[in-house]
Amino acid sequence: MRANQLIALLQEHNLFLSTTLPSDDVDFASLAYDSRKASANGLFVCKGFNFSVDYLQSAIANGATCYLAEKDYHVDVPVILVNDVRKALSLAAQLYFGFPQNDLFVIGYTGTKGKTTSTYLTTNILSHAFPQRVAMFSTINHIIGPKPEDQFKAHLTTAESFDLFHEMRQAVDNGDKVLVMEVASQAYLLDRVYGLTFDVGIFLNISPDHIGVNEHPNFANYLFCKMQLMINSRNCIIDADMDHFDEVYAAAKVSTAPERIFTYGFNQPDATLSITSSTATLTDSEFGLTVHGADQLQALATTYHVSVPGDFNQSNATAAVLASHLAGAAVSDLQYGLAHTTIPGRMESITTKHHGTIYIDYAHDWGSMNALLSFLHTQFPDHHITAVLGSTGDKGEDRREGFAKALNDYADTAFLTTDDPGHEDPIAIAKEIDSQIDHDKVKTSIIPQREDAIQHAITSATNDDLVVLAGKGEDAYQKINGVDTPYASDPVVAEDVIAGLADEQ
Ligand SMILES: CC(=O)N[C@H]1[C@@H](OP(=O)(O)OP(=O)(O)OC[C@H]2O[C@@H](n3ccc(=O)[nH]c3=O)[C@H](O)[C@@H]2O)O[C@H](CO)[C@@H](O)[C@@H]1O[C@H](C)C(=O)N[C@@H](C)C(=O)N[C@H](CCC(=O)O)C(=O)O
Ligand SMILES: Nc1ncnc2c1ncn2[C@@H]1O[C@H](COP(=O)(O)OP(=O)(O)OP(=O)(O)O)[C@@H](O)[C@H]1O
Repeated sequence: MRANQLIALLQEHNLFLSTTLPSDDVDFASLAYDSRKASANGLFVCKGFNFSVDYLQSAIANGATCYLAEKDYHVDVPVILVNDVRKALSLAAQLYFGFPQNDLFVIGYTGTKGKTTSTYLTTNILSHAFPQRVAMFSTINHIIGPKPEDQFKAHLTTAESFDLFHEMRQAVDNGDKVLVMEVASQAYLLDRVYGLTFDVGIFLNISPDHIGVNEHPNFANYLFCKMQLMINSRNCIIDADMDHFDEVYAAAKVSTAPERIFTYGFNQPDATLSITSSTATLTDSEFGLTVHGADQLQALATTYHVSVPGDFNQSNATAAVLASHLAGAAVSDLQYGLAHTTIPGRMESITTKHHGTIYIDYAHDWGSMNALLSFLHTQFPDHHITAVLGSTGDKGEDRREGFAKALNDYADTAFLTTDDPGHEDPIAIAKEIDSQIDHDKVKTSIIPQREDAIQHAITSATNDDLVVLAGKGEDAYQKINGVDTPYASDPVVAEDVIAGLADEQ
């Protein structure tokens, strides 16, 4: 990477302040923001809440010959000073990796809920349309090519800019043409996607979440960060049913012509796509779409079968239909992809012989718990709903009140247990939820050991019961006192319980 090219790019974005480089006619052999990955003749980027000058010294010891920072650390190598190092890192990464986004059709999903689900649905549709040409960056998994080593677990919902553009480069080099990715609000808060224009940006929904220390200072900031996806997308797709729709639509209109803004919603005749749910079972559903005011989308007006249950998943599926169609998928690809997708830990179900249907679902805040329980309650009013859940420690304290509210509205029985307690006492968290439960409506028990809570819930369930194991999806750990403590995972525990029940054999 040429220093003069980087400086020109930083100047273009009004980020460059000054440099102590004797000449900008130099080449950096590498770029790193982690001292442990710095190498000979490299440029090291100093950023982060926990940054220490010791990291810069280690990077120099590992071969860094220049650093990029917001302040002069007065070390032995020259500095490029900028007024915003996170934005500078994103631009430097794009330059270093040769702007890989220019060779990809990039689809980005934001929303409080449904990002992972919609990302999987879209990836499956597009993989049917363009086999081995689709990259995916989800909270669960990343796929950057066809080989087994091109699939790996995610560390964050949206990776740090350097890692993001690195993986995009690898995906392009592996022949990928499309990228489907999740865009967390944190990605805009910390400029992980600064300078990236999405071909399609989708805004699924918003409800208060991720507000607190290390996250957003308030809801307005959370919404503002999420809306940046609309401002940075060539085509915008927005759920017309969501709260704050008008503000999000207005944000989209700032940089996108109205004919490139698409909306969808349930029985919304004015939306581009109006959804009519035709059948919903415990394990899947079918819906129809009608098209309004967009002749080029008329082919989408047909029926679709979705292999994941829940009306909210019909909504996610419609977003996936629109985004995939804009990327070039045919209706047959849309129908195939939606009918053949499972998402790890999202509405996975186990049908038992005598203990009802068990759902393993990642719902871990009011928005998702409310969507999940209200769907089950509305569709299957005669079924008894049992929920097994806890609430995370060290963050999202308001989730506890939200869970109690959703349980009061829709559940019959709740087993309150452990879910990533962090440095807090899981029993105290459970009691906090319990204190806000209306015990005339919901019968509760506090069972700290999650395995035991699942055991009690399934064993006591009868034929028509719906047992929801909420919050952990397929997580195979409990976050306790800063350590990821191994945990078998909800599906494994549930299968073990069922295998041990005499009447299930
Ligand atoms: C608050 C927050 O978001 N922090 C993220 C941010 O950290 P940071 O830039 O402040 O860096 P830091 O961790 O303080 O470390 C300081 C710097 O020293 C460097 N370092 C560190 C050690 C060393 O030996 N040498 C060295 O050079 C590090 O590489 C880093 O650049 O950037 C890091 C990557 O560069 C992330 O790992 C880190 O995410 C933390 C772990 C995190 O948990 N973030 C959560 C809140 C998050 O981002 N969540 C969203 C999901 C939200 C949703 O569900 O929608 C996500 O996208 O995952
Ligand atoms: N469109 C939706 N509206 C409301 N709830 C939803 C929606 N889609 C999914 N959910 C619920 O939210 C849970 C999490 O879904 P998913 O993992 O797809 O969302 P996400 O946005 O990636 O979440 P997170 O940011 O917490 O990782 C699901 O298990 C389901 O209970």
